[in-house]
Amino acid sequence: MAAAVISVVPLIGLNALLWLHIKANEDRQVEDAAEAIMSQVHGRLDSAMTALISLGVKDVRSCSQENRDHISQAAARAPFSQEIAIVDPEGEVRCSSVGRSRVLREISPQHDTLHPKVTMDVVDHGGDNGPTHIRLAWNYADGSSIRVVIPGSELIPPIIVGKLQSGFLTQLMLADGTLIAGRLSSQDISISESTPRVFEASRGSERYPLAIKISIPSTALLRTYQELFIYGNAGGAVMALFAVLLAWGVSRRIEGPEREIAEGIRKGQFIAYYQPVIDISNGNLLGCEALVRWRKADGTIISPAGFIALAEKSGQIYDITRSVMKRGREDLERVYEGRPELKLSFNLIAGHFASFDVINDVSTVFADSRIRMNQLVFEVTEREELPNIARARVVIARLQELGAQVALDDVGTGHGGLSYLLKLGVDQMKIDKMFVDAIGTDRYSTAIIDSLVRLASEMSMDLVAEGVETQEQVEYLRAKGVRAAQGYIFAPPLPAKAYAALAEAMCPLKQRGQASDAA
Ligand SMILES: Nc1nc2c(ncn2[C@@H]2O[C@H](COP(=O)(O)O[C@H]3[C@@H](O)[C@H](n4cnc5c(=O)[nH]c(N)nc54)O[C@@H]3COP(=O)(O)O)[C@@H](O)[C@H]2O)c(=O)[nH]1
Repeated sequence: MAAAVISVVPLIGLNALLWLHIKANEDRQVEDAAEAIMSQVHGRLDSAMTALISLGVKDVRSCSQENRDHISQAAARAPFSQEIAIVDPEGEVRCSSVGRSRVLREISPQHDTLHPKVTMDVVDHGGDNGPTHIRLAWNYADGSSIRVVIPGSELIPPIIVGKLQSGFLTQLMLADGTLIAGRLSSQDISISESTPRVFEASRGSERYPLAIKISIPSTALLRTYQELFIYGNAGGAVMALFAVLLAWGVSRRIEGPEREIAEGIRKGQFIAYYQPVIDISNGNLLGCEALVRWRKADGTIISPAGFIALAEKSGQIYDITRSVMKRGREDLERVYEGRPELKLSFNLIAGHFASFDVINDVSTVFADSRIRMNQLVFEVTEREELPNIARARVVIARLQELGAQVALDDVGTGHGGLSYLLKLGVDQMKIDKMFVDAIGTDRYSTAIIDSLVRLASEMSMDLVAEGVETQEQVEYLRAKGVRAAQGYIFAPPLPAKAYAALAEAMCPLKQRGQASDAA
């Protein structure tokens, strides 16, 4: 959609600009052309009028040789006229400049001109579609007259000063609208009644009862400007493509990682690894913590450090958490079904405790699962501040109502401390690796572990030590009464198959059955 806007808007804009440019150009030129053509019409009519008046004032009525000479001279002065003739009161031609005159049919009424004795009307020779002429007549009181007949088309010059770029149509008409003649500026253009006219200008004459109208047919305009439009739009399209690519590149750079995560979610690339939790009092497997991994299409495994922060910022973490829960169910359902004592914990973020969506998610994913609700543990980290403690308390209570447990992760490192432990009503505490690392090296940290052990015992909470890497740490924790521990000394987070095999090996169903039989 954005690409369409980025590409189409500049093209629309470009075409609008081209059109404005053409309009400004053609509007002005059509006006100028109308002016120029009217001035040439005047010139030709004036010479015909002058010739006619010169005959009239000489009282040329008979066909004497002298008058015939006058007529010839007048015809030479008005080269555009077709005929100059003396006509009797009955309308019969007595003599003319062309010898045998043709009969004329009146098309329009007679109009006055600026000269009181001269009238103007439109005539033709009576045939269909024949040429139309202007007749100027000097009228004597006895009803006879001298006439000058000018073909209408002769009044419209084929070439005009300040030529229009586009082909155009010029129409000459009487002031009352009677069409006298029309001329196309070029034989290359064709026009019909239905051809739309794009630009038009009209000019009325102040000397004769005439007007001219100039119009550019749309076909002629397109012909003139098609190259401009083609090249303009081709250039515009290249620029639009460039703009789209630029915008796409910028957006990819801005949205790249987020978009990649979204694609990863869609393609099911977020999977879970499982880190075993061991009972250090007897070496038994207690369960595991599901830890997300991004398995790219090429098989590369990306650790959470590479995407969790951005996923939290963009809100994509909620989809990722749902993916991890679904994976947990699919990966471990078969193994966990017969081993109800094994736990499976998931990491949640502070935002999960601000709404009840997570309750729906857990219910949906595990509702008809062979992993029971009481095998699930949800970890809330103390590193992030919970936005609404009261709401978090209710969300935790709802998870517990479903049968799951809730653990406070990274205890001692973050915001809540003792207050979270007291207010949230969690079931487990997880001692952060930072304090486990300090075992045997820093007496204050070990003092913290000692007090957490006491606190957990007094609050009847389970305690899990994280990041256990050495035998010394195991022994210290065991001596202090910590039962559950996870860390590289036992196993790193394992792919699903490896963890399932480990669980099957450490908790064989047969032995368990025999053991319970024996009990
Ligand atoms: N919201 C979610 N956050 C998640 C999820 N999965 C992981 N995370 C967060 O990413 C943090 C880093 O996780 P990871 O790289 O998987 O590291 C875990 C263990 O691999 C690591 N670990 C465990 N034992 C040891 C050890 O002995 N030594 C050592 N150097 N590292 C060890 O600790 C990480 C587990 O930490 P925790 O979650 O605090 O139990 C991780 O901290 C999460 O915050 C997820 O699905 N959702």
